Amino acid sequence: MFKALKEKLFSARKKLEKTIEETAPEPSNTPEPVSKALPHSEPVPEKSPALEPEKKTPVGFTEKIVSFVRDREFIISEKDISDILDELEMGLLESDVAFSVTEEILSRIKKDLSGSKRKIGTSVDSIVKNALADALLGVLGEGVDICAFIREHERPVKILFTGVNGTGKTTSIAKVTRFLQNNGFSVVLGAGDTFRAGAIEQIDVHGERLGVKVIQHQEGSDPTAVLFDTVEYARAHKIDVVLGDTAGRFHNRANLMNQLAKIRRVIKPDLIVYVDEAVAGNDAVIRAEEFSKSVGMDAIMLTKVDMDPKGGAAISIAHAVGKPLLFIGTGQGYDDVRAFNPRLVVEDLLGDT
Ligand SMILES: Nc1nc2c(ncn2[C@@H]2O[C@H](COP(=O)(O)OP(=O)(O)OP(=O)(O)O)[C@@H](O)[C@H]2O)c(=O)[nH]1
Repeated sequence: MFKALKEKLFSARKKLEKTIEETAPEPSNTPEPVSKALPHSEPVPEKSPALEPEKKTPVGFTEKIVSFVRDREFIISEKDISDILDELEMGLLESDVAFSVTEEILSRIKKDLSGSKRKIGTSVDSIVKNALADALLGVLGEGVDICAFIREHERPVKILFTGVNGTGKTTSIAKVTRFLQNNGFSVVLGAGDTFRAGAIEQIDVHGERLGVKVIQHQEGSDPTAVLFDTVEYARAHKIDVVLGDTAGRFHNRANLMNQLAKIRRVIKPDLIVYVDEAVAGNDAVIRAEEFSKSVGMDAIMLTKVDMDPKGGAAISIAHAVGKPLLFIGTGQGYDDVRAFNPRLVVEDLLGDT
């Protein structure tokens, strides 16, 4: 996953490590700390080998020397790393990371690294890796534990899917059904995309294969009525989760908004999940922002992440829209779905290639 992005991050990481290593004084030239050299000076308290939180920019020469001589530390200056950060900026943009997200990542890395004091002997790779990891986690957010969410809500939990047609919405509903079944939840499906020809048959086939009931009306019927019946069915049969398909497109945007407003009013969904495809890159992010502003959503599912080496949409979308990325689709099979876990993704992105 995200091979190209991983390579860019790896290259920036190694260059940052090398630069920081080179700005550190040679151990053999390291003078004795002031506390040892001058017996009457104040004892210098032992500090953690990690980066000091205290930041001072710009870093003056005198400050560098004082810090170095007294504390056997050296300070990483913004100048030391600026060329590499410029290169990383280009790399992120080329990987389809949204501009605002790229800027956020760089500003977090700069804030973390520049002006910070590094104790001589501290491992450079952990300093750099931590700075990159914190910056990426900062834009990816905390994520959502969907199983905990379901357990904490009154049953049936109602999750509706919407988004652009052709991006894999129906397959995604089927995959999430399998994911929830694997986690011990029962599911009923509502064929609420009554607008697109063939959508009802498509979800019906998935339901049959997965062994779950699909509530359906005729093509062109009122989606709110279909979803209302689905919720009633779930209540009557003590089913944990309703997964409702809804149309991603209507005759016009106002029509779509009115439909979703009606569904919201009547069904009161717990989550509206917007589905788009990672391969659309920055376009997926722009579409999601527009959809969020005009129609509204609570969470995002990105499909076809397996086909997207760039990874920009997956990195950017949650931060750009301000909603969590809930699931990623990683293939065409029912099991090719993962709950999006920002920590695991960052670990993967910063793993040695
Ligand atoms: N490689 C890959 N293919 C996917 C993924 N999700 C869906 N697909 C494929 O994308 C194609 C379209 O998916 P469908 O679920 O049929 O969705 P759709 O026809 O676009 O229609 P909507 O349901 O309206 O979005 C199918 O061939 C799916 O197998 C994914 O995560 N990875």
